[in-house]
Amino acid sequence: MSLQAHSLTCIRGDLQLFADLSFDIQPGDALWVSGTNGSGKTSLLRMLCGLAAPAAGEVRWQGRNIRSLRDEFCSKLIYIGHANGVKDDLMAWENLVISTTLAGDPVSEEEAHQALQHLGLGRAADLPTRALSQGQRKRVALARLSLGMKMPLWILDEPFTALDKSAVAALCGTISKHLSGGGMVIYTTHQEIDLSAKRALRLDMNEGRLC
Ligand SMILES: Nc1ncnc2c1ncn2[C@@H]1O[C@H](COP(=O)(O)OP(=O)(O)OP(=O)(O)O)[C@@H](O)[C@H]1O
Repeated sequence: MSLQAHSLTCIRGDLQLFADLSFDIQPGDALWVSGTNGSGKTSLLRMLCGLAAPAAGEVRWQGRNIRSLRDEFCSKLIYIGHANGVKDDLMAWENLVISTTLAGDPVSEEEAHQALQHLGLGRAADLPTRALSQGQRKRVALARLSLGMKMPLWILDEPFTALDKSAVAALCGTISKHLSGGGMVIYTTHQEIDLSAKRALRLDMNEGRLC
């Protein structure tokens, strides 16, 4: 399994955010996409999961352009963006049942409750997510990860934002477990985070290269 960014160029409006960006991610790798505000981190992540098309270059999964793989590629990844993908009107546990069902690997109500409990959301599990705090909403989105260990590729945009210390530690543990099982993680953060990975890589978007 591998994800390859091959000579990617991204243009937004009349601005070229990056050009000729290339890297390879293998099982057990963690790639931290770092850079200043506006340097193109979110734009790159959206490109890597197929939500945005590159102006030039291609993203390859197992050596094939993700544009030709479509659903086959989508079924291998979990993407959690800034907006978290959490539906306000649904209870926390319902969000998990629905997101796993849409991903083709549905969990039961009990499994959803257990995942939320693990992230300290036991009592909040039965509330509509609109009633939760920012950090709690983030936890609901991230509970999806402990249910998605089978998905080899996780792409996470600022997963640590709004989390308190204990939730950051729990999330680091979940990500490290995924990596030790051969998963791959690409993430952005403005925090210093310590993950145990086979290869802990950093892509500096201001430099436009791996450091
Ligand atoms: N659809 C768009 N049209 C025009 N400009 C865009 C579009 N999407 C993003 N941009 C611009 O591209 C730049 C990079 O945005 P992006 O969200 O990728 O940055 P980022 O590195 O993730 O920033 P942050 O650290 O603040 O989250 C910004 O200047 C943004 O305004």
